[in-house]
Parts: sequence; C-alpha cells; structure tokens
Amino acid sequence: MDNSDERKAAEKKALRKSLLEQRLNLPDRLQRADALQQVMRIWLVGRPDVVIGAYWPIKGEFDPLPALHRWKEDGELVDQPQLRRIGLPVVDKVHKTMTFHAWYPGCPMEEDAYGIPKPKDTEVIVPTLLFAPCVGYGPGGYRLGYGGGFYDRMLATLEPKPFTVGLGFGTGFVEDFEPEAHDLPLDAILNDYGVVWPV
Ligand SMILES: Nc1nc2c(c(=O)[nH]1)N(C=O)[C@@H](CNc1ccc(C(=O)N[C@@H](CCC(=O)O)C(=O)O)cc1)CN2
Ligand SMILES: Nc1ncnc2c1ncn2[C@@H]1O[C@H](COP(=O)(O)OP(=O)(O)OP(=O)(O)O)[C@@H](O)[C@H]1O
Repeated sequence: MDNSDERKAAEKKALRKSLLEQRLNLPDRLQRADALQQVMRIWLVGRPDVVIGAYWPIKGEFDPLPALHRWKEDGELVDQPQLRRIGLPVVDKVHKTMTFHAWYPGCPMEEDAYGIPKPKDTEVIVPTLLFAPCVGYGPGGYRLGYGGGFYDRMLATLEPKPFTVGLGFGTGFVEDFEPEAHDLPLDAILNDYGVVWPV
C-alpha cells in the first residue's frame, strides 16, 4: 500500500464515522424513507429481473424490503406470472465471502457472524439485480460501505455480474469522495430525491 492508499483508507474511515452518526440522527427519516420507497418502485417497473438481492437494514439504513415485497407481489399480476424472489446476504467471516439466500416476510431468521439477521436454512439464490446499502456515495457511482469489502470482493469474482444499485439518503452524498483502486462503481444510485447516478 503506498502513501496515497493509506491516506484514502484513513479518510474513508473518518467519513464513515461521521456519515453513520449523521444517519442515526436524521430528523426526517420517515419522509425520506417513504420517498425512496416510491423511487425504488418506479425504478423497478420494466426491469426484467426475477431474482433481486437486498439487505436487512441495520444502523439506520433505509429498509428496501417493503418495496421489494410489493415488487414480488406485482410479479403475480403481470402477463406471464413468474416467481419473483428476494435474497438477503449471508457472509462467511472466515473466507470473507457473501452469498444470497431466499427471504420472504416472516421467514425464520438467525444472526450472522456480525450480528446481522440472515435467513435460516433457505436456499441459495443468484440475483441479477443487487441493491447495496450505502453509508455514503460519490460522483461516478462510487460507494462507501462498512469497510468489510464484501460487495467489491463478491463483484470481482461473480460472472455474469449482477446489475448493482446503491440505496442511500440524500445526506450520504459526498462531493469529493475519492475511491480506492479496488472500488468498483455501482451501475445506478437511488436516493430520496430520485435517480442520482448515472446523472
Ligand atoms: N444491512 C446490511 N447487511 C449487510 C451488509 C450491509 O452493508 N448492510 N454487508 C455489506 O457488506 C454485509 C456485512 N458487512 C459488514 C462489513 C463490515 C463489518 C464490520 O465488522 N466492520 C468493522 C469495521 C471495519 C472498519 O471500519 O475498518 C466493525 O464494525 O467493527 C460488518 C459487516 C452483509 N450484510
Ligand atoms: N476485490 C477485492 N479483492 C480483495 N480484497 C478486497 C477487494 N475489494 C476490497 N477488498 C478489501 O476490503 C477492504 C475494505 O474495502 P472497502 O473499504 O472498500 O469496503 P466497503 O465497500 O466500504 O465495505 P462493504 O462492501 O463491506 O460494505 C479493503 O481494504 C480491501 O483490503
């Protein structure tokens, strides 16, 4: 790691801390979450995907599951009904890998190695579309996560690559965000104001 990588990593860490604090104290989270749910539902209309990967919200993250559950139900009403499926991440702390397991409302859950709820004993599914939670995001579609590198590592190995969509509140936008060499840009970013990437 050269000097500039070390600097970027340190900056990311400080940024993560302040953005997380800000997100936990959002005064208008409900209104913002409502707006983002609508943005998601509209954005999903016309997408060909049948399997979508998402996440169980933690630390003040936006909850994508209500909008996705409605997307799943809408799938039963289209011309050629397909069984739409939603998956949640299951991480392997030792190998630092992440896979997706089927989830449905009321699905039995258990905690993963980081204390995040994950589906208990449901089948592995392979999403063609992935909603990734953003602590922050910057120009060019770059995402700041919790520092585990799970998304970047998974995307570096998956073939074909799923279409990746970052979700975050408008307050997570960082104008001068500097990505590191391993950071892969997202294909799209949605926030409570609408589609903010690609611009
Ligand atoms: N809701 C949700 N679920 C998710 C993710 C997510 O971002 N959101 N993940 C997306 O990847 C995976 C879990 N990612 C994680 C990444 C880092 C740490 C973690 O322990 N981080 C250290 C700090 C690391 C650092 O700052 O250098 C810690 O909290 O102590 C935990 C989980 C899978 N599930
Ligand atoms: N493609 C990769 N191959 C190997 N290691 C990687 C790769 N991508 C990321 N990493 C490792 O993961 C660490 C954390 O990455 P980064 O800070 O980008 O995580 P993040 O995207 O914020 O976290 P997360 O995806 O878990 O929410 C990096 O310092 C790096 O060592």
